[in-house]
Amino acid sequence: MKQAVHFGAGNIGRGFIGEILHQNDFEIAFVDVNETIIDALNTQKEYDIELASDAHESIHVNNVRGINNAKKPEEVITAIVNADVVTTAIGPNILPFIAQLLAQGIHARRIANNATPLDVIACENMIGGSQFFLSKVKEYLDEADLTYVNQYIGFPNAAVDRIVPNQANIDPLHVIVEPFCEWVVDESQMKNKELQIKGVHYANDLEPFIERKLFSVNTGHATVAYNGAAAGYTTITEALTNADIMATLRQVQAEIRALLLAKFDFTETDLVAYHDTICERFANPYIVDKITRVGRTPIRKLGYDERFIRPIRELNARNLPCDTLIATVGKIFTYQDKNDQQAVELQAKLLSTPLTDVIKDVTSVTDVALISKLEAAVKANLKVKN
Ligand SMILES: NC(=O)c1ccc[n+]([C@@H]2O[C@H](COP(=O)([O-])OP(=O)(O)OC[C@H]3O[C@@H](n4cnc5c(N)ncnc54)[C@H](O)[C@@H]3O)[C@@H](O)[C@H]2O)c1
Ligand SMILES: O=P(O)(O)OC[C@@H](O)[C@@H](O)[C@H](O)[C@H](O)CO
Repeated sequence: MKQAVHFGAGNIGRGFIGEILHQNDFEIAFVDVNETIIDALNTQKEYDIELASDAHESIHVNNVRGINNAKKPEEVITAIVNADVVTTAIGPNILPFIAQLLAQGIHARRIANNATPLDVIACENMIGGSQFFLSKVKEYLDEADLTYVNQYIGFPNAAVDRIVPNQANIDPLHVIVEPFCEWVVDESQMKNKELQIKGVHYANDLEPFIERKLFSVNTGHATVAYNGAAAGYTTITEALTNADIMATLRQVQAEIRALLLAKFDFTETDLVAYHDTICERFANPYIVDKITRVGRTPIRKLGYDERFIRPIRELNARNLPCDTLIATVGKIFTYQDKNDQQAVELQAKLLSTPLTDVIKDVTSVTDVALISKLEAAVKANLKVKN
């Protein structure tokens, strides 16, 4: 059997990457720090994925094991030496914390004279995820390792799409997912082009795919989350029963469509259909997706290349409307979740630092006129709240 090492045995890791790797005859070593999940993987060695639809169809995944990277890093290193593919779905903020371990695995693979090309695919919601990971891994590689990486180890960027909410099932491995799924990998950045994984779409240029996904699914999702939170809702489906929030989502989609049409070869008809499907996916009655999950880590989501600020910057530069996106950014600045470290940090910053400085700090926007617009949106939202 082929060997896969997957970092992050959470929702999307078990609920999508695990499914595809299993269907391609991989034995999967899931690497995680969650002891309950790791113990369950090693005891049960299999789990079920349930599709959130009328039929509640089930997909069985076996040939899995777990490695706790905090306790058994040497096992992870050995698994990387022998791996045919390495994937992650761990969260963009966590990638720097596993970079050293991957570097150690790559170093050991070189020492073992393994000349089989290997790709490391970061399946995170971010633009350039795998290349970002590579930049962090490089910090731990010596000259010989770097030469080896240039020759044998690819870090192809990827876009992964399937809504997998947080859930507490009796079986900790059981995972309920929406039926829709899409995994696109940048083939041009791959080293092991012979390993074609069925269920993965290989693209020569990932940019249109990742931007369409991030700015449609994730910008839209976050729009519902932050507007929903401001209106007092707790789940995405509940928030979408509010006609104003649905209209805001539709307006955001229209702004995003204008950008995608300006940048890429999509047709308006195809994008409208894609956006309609997204609305249906968000409203899936078989899924309970908490606003706290979709709105998690708001400082990350306000980043320069993230789901709001990047399309706003690019629309603004083209003199195209982005008022609804900007208004939603205003909502993010008042988003509260006492269990979310970044939500707490953002509120604390706003209490101790002038608003303009907080906006500059979290968004990295330098355009003075745009900063003023963002500031006006935050203030308008504060006024509504007061
Ligand atoms: N859930 C979705 O709908 C979905 C869809 C597409 C992409 N994604 C992306 O996939 C990534 C993971 O999201 P998720 O929803 O599966 O999150 P999750 O919290 O369910 O899973 C993340 C896993 O990483 C583990 N982890 C955290 N720190 C770790 C560390 N230092 N070492 C090892 N393991 C560690 C956690 O224990 C957890 O099991 C994110 O980048 C997310 O944006 C999620
Ligand atoms: O994972 P995040 O925090 O970047 O975004 C939250 C959700 O929008 C996201 O997980 C979606 O459910 C997913 O990207 C759907 O493919």
